[in-house]
Amino acid sequence: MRILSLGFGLRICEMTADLATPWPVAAVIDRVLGMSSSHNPLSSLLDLFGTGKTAMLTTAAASVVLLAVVSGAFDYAGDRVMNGTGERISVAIRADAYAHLQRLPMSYHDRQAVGESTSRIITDCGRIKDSLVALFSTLFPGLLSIASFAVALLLLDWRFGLIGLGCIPLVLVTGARIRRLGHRAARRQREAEGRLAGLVTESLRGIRTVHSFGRQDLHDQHFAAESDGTLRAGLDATDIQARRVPLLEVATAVGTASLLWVGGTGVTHGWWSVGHLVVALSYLAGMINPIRSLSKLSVTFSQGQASAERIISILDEPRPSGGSCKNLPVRALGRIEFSGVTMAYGRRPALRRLDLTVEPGERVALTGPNGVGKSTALALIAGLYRPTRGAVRIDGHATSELPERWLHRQVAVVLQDTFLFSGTLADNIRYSRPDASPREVAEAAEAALVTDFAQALPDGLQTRLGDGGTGLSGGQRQRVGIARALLADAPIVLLDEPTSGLDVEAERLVVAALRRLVTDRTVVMTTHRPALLRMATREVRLTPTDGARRKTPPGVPLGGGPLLADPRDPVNVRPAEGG
Ligand SMILES: Nc1ncnc2c1ncn2[C@@H]1O[C@H](COP(=O)(O)OP(=O)(O)OP(=O)(O)O)[C@@H](O)[C@H]1O
Repeated sequence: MRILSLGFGLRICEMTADLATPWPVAAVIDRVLGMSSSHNPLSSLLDLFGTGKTAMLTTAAASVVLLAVVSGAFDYAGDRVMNGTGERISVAIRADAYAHLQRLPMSYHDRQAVGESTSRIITDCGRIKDSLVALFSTLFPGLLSIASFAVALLLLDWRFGLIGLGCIPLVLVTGARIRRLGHRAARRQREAEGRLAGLVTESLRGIRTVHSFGRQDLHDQHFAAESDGTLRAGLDATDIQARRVPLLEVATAVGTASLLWVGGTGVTHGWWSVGHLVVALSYLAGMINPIRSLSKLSVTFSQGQASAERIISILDEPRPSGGSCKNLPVRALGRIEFSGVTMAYGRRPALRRLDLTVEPGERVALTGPNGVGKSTALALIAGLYRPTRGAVRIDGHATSELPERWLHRQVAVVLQDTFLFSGTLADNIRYSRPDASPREVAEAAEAALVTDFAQALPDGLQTRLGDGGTGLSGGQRQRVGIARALLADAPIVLLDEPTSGLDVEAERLVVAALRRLVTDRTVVMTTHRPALLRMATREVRLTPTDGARRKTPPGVPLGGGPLLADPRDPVNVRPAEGG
């Protein structure tokens, strides 16, 4: 607030200099060119260095330059302060929107394209910034100018003042409808741009597939179709903007012509001096110019408003409420319990009434056909989703009641494809525990057999990975993922097909690393690979009637009923293997 007051103060100083600017000219016209000797607030200044014509001309010329310098200096300082405020507020909005977006539930991210979300955070926040900067650097000073020049015109003569004030509604009314149309066009344009960003991100994320199938042309077509949408909306916005200019010109010309006519009549009747008329015309121009530049801003504001709506729609999305469980131990025992758990992403349940208990230290392998809900069960334990019905409990506490931070400390996950971030290998391992010391990171890397291949890299664990962790093979990435999970040192470990897609040798190394990870922890895994299944102490087979129902031919009744392991498929308990 203090910074805004400073900005306004600077603008008022600039305004004062601007208001004084036409008076030296008026003084020259009236006193030097000898047209009349009317009252001029700067008259005494004109006599400062002598009353000769040359002295007065020189003083007037110097005053014009001096006033311009003073006005320019205040303009510069005002811009710095006001624009800086716009920049700062928009950075804060972007940070809030990003922080909120990251914390939205997985169900939100499932339905929102990554490119679309990126476009909102980058482009929409950018447009909000443009609007805020325009608000502080053009709108506020513009309104101040309009008000100041209108008051100055009124003080000069009420008739001039009325003409000036009459111009304001004329210009505003012409702009109102155009602004409405502009807002609609801007909204369509931003929506189309968001979809375009979604397309680009998707095709670039799948660029290997695009290249493998040589289907660049297909993506070109999709891109062109979306691009066409942005182009049409953009052209509409440009057309609306172009329509505004002639209307404004006419409104401005009407105001100037009225003043010229009334003022000229007054001068010929000797009511005012020529100098006064010049000052009045200059004030009218000073008043109308900001109105014109303000109405030019309507495009910026329309886009800013459309973008603000898109950011607000993110901020309006409810974040999952934090769990209220108190007095939890630092480390859970690791007992996991599914009681009557049904989970539906959309309408179709992915899991139905699942009852399953995993005792601390057990290693349960969930098996079953594709799409039966194995990964969904793991995601529920990790707290990524909340059950639609029933409860998943850890040490007797429902995951929905557990504080997120505590839950994340109890559960470490190794996924089918470990996602690595750009940064060093060590940074990626430390991701699970940012406060880990370099020694702990090195130990985790050693145990997960990351050191074996890191040694061959130019900077060992300090080797930088590319965007998305490019530069490592599938097996190597999984070993980094295991090191990450080892460093987390959580009592519960979830393994979601961590060896699928690896060749025999890579699998052997990953399984060796996993053996160290699973020791003395509760483990729930999904896998079809015998090497990993052998690590399990129990196998629970899910069946389609338990999980997502397949589409059935008409007339064939769907199965149902509560789920444990498939009753026809005896629970397979194997002796635990040593780490
Ligand atoms: N994020 C999601 N949004 C909507 N539906 C989903 C989502 N994830 C999974 N599903 C659906 O839920 C069902 C169960 O999926 P899930 O991945 O849990 O099965 P799975 O047994 O792990 O399969 P697979 O063996 O192929 O990995 C499937 O029908 C799937 O289409």
